[in-house]
Amino acid sequence: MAMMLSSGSINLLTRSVFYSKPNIEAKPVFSLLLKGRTVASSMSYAKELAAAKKAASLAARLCQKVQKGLLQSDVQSKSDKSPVTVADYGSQVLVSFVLKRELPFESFSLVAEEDSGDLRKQEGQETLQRITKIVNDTLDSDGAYNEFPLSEEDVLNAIDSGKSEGGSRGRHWVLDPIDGTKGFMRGDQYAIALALLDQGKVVLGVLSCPNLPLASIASSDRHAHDKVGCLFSAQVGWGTYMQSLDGAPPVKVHVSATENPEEASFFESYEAAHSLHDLSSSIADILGVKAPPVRIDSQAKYGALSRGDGAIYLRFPHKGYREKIWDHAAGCIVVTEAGGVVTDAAGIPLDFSKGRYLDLATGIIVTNKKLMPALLKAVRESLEAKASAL
Ligand SMILES: Nc1ncnc2c1ncn2[C@@H]1O[C@H](COP(=O)(O)O)[C@@H](O)[C@H]1OP(=O)(O)O
Ligand SMILES: [Mg+2]
Ligand SMILES: [Mg+2]
Ligand SMILES: [Mg+2]
Repeated sequence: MAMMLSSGSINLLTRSVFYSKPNIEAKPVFSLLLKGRTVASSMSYAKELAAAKKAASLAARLCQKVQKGLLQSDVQSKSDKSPVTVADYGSQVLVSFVLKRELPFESFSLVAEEDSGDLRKQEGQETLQRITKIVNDTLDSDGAYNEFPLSEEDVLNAIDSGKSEGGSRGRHWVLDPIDGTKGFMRGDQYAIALALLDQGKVVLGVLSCPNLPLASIASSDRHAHDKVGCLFSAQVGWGTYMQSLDGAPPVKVHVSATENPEEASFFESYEAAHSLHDLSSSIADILGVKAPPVRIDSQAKYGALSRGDGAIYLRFPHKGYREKIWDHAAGCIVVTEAGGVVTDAAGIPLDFSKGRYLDLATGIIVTNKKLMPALLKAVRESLEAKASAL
């Protein structure tokens, strides 16, 4: 039986498979920062990281507000049939606005999921008004940027500033304003995922996960899940930190250190349409994983993995699906800086320098360095068995 992680309730019947504590080391941040000073390359991203955290936190505030009062009329249908909400657009507007305001002297390029096409049509006018109102209300509630309300045209332009193609040159922000829209609409897990590419490499990432418990989701103590709202942040060479979205100090986190697949639990998509659950199960069986899969929406999986709530993430989209860079850039650096490894199914690191898409043959696998060789072998065997059964 699979575990489904929803925001309010975690099925505790199968809890014996989980670890009892999140893998968090509560060290004062400044001492860690001093230690990291030798990593010269990372010094230059401190102000970008601060801006990214601010942007993703403010966007989370807007999303939380919308999720609470989610109305059927907030849902539109796009040509790809994925639901797009006022919150997707509003989050993209806020992130774009805050980054530009916080980093006024830097050139700005943003690769983001949403565009304003539907909102520029007659039938999008009511939605546009609602987005403009909620964006201005959120900016007002923050107090830092409330001198002029944004107009509807400002909102459309902010959304369209996310049209960059990215690539291997220069700096590009990469944004999924709501990752896991289906989870968001169910009231479950979702994330605001923001990363920075520099010369094609992910150099920082922030994951804002408003519904993720601050304590390990592996904990069997049901009260441990009462407090929710996590902000993960990572900068190349500096490690990964987690703090609560309400502003508590960050603590450094690490992936699970387990070498034993029998102790490992694995994460996969909540939505069967997003990943082949049968293939994940066969890989887990070959590897010797005993625990049932833990199914969570969005890049919250990468966040939970970075603090050791589980040890493996398996993602095998259905044939023909093309992965986008905004669905993995922030999650990838959050896990790698916490000591994990993120590769395609052949063990090749993900390449974020090719534009808006990741060119992947099969899937994405994530685990710690010790388990990766055995996981790769299990993946290879499962894929071979699948191919020979066709
Ligand atoms: N058919 C699909 N296969 C795989 N992933 C998908 C598919 N449709 C949407 N997604 C994207 O998968 C991610 C969430 O997947 P999961 O929760 O399974 O990890 C989201 O980025 C979601 O987009 P979106 O950002 O619009 O929610
Ligand atoms: Mg979408
Ligand atoms: Mg997404
Ligand atoms: Mg999205």
